[in-house]
Amino acid sequence: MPCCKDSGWRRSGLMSDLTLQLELHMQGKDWRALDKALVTFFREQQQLPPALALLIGQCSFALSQGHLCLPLEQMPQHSEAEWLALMALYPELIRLNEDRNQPFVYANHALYMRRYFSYQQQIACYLQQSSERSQLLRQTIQPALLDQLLEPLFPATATEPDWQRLSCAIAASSSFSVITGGPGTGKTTTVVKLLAVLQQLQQQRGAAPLSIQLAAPTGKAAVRLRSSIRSALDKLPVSAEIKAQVPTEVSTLHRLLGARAQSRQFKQNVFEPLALDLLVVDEASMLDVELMAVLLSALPEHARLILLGDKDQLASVEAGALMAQLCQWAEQGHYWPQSAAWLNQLSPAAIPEHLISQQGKALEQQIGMLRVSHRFAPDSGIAKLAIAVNHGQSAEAIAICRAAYADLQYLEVAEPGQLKEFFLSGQSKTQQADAAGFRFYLTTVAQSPALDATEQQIDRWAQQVLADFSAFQLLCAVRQGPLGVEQVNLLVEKVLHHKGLIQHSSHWYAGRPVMVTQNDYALGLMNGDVGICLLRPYQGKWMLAVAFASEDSNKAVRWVLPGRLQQVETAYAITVHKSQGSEFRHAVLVLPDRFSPVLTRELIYTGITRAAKLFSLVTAKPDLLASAIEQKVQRQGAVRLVDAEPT
Ligand SMILES: Nc1ncnc2c1ncn2[C@@H]1O[C@H](COP(=O)(O)OP(=O)(O)OP(=O)(O)O)[C@@H](O)[C@H]1O
Repeated sequence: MPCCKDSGWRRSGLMSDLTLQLELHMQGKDWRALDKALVTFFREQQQLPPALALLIGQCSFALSQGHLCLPLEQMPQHSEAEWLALMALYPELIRLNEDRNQPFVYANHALYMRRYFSYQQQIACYLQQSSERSQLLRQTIQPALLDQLLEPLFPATATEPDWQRLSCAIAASSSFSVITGGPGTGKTTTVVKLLAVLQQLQQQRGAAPLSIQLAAPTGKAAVRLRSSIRSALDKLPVSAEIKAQVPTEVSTLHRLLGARAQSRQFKQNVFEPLALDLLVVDEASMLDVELMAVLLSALPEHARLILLGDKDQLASVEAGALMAQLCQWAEQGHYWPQSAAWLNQLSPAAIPEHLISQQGKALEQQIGMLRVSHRFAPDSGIAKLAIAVNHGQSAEAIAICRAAYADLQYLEVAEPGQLKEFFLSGQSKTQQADAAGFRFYLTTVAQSPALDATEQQIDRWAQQVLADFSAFQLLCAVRQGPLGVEQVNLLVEKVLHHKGLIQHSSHWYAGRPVMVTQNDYALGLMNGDVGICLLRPYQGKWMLAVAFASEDSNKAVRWVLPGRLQQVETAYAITVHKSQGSEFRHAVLVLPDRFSPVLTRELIYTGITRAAKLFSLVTAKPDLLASAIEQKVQRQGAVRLVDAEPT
């Protein structure tokens, strides 16, 4: 490729080394087709030297690994000054100083693709403004009045601070807030109480009720939030009028924002913002920077935003681990003395000294962390294992797995064939009440209603099948290999067919569970939605149709003909990534047969915390668990947090 600008570079030995590296990436399998196409395009357009082509390719590849940018220190072939000198030769390609809408931006010692640089700028700007607004908002709230409203909802205990009450107070006095906590710590319970408090504050001011919307990143998470919100609302000691002002419908974020097929554009945007005063987003660890930026631009300026989620869960596979970053110091509190003093007026037990720091960031005053699980007793194996994994205590975690906890099973298998019985019953050695394997839901599949059954009876049966299917889920860390999603699904199908539980003679058969792998706006199905193919009565005949849980509370089930489902995969086993936002009575984490970079602490923690009653760990090599726990996800390119001074 002719190049006139890099003659100095061409002469160096390093140059040929970079040319070789570029060629290896262009021919190899690590870079995506997209990364290679981008490099080819810019090489042709701008006649780039191999060094710069390599830099651009790596920057594009970094996004596929969940990083927001490529720090130059990761390109050790040259010093930053040398890279800068090279980049300066291409002012139309990379923005160093002057903004001319170049496709790449150099900032914070890293190279960004412009779009992602803009997202992070936009988010940082929102966070900055939200902190200023929150400090003003807090000044308008009378602590005595708020305390009066909190009291019946969070009966005071004088010994320990009630973090649900405090998080509710933090969110009530912030324009943007985050409530984080592990499984069953009461995030939903707290937010329902918060919404009731805010509506009561409106009532007392003589103002109209707030227009509130609830959303979640996936359909499954939306359905789950809807049912938790309803059960929390039932128990709420507030008037029927206030209860009626707390919404129970939950939308997916894509639907709320009006996603358009084959497009990055959304119907709701800065020109046509959402019509709401308050938005609650659950499972916020799944938010990537692009979706967050889209959401923020569609949010009216006066609206409040509350994110709920578990900071320790896996982040979205897309670029940016926003939740983890926002909550990186949540454990330590970092509340300013004046924030703590304000909150102490609302809590009989004062915030402990070790959570107070003058050095905290403004944004940290808007974050509440729930610290007590109400789902698992402190001596439950699942709770202990989740804590050990989160703290990186690998030896402790292995000891817990091997100990005799009622809610844990540990299976060391030399080869996958040893799992045949386990797939059917979910039992390892001992009798476990919650162990239900695949036989459990397939028994319900077989109990189909009669040919003349009503639609209501058919829907009720399908709903039961979907509920029973979620009693047992295999979660694989990887896709390929003998213990990856693809092979495990094939093995399960073989075992179930052999036992006569399914008739696997064709692609679609009664009992086949499938997961949607791409949003389908025409069918109203979202990536991650799970359905089950059933042989159901239809106008006096038997017909195969796939039942999906309905987001719409007026409809029990959505039926789709198999032929209309283009992008689906069999889902006896799914990846841990795809399981986010879901919960299963018995969750089984299947580790691969060899180490993989995706095996991280966050992945193991996410797998464990999908279990409601029973967790099983399947591994061919016990050492893998230890290495995974010791490896934390590293994401490059943090969104700049706000560090304004306390007022
Ligand atoms: N303060 C509390 N005292 C007793 N039980 C509680 C308390 N808070 C929540 N619970 C109960 O704990 C369970 C979990 O609560 P909730 O669903 O609000 O937690 P979550 O953090 O939203 O859970 P998830 O992990 O599903 O997101 C519910 O049954 C709820 O009623």
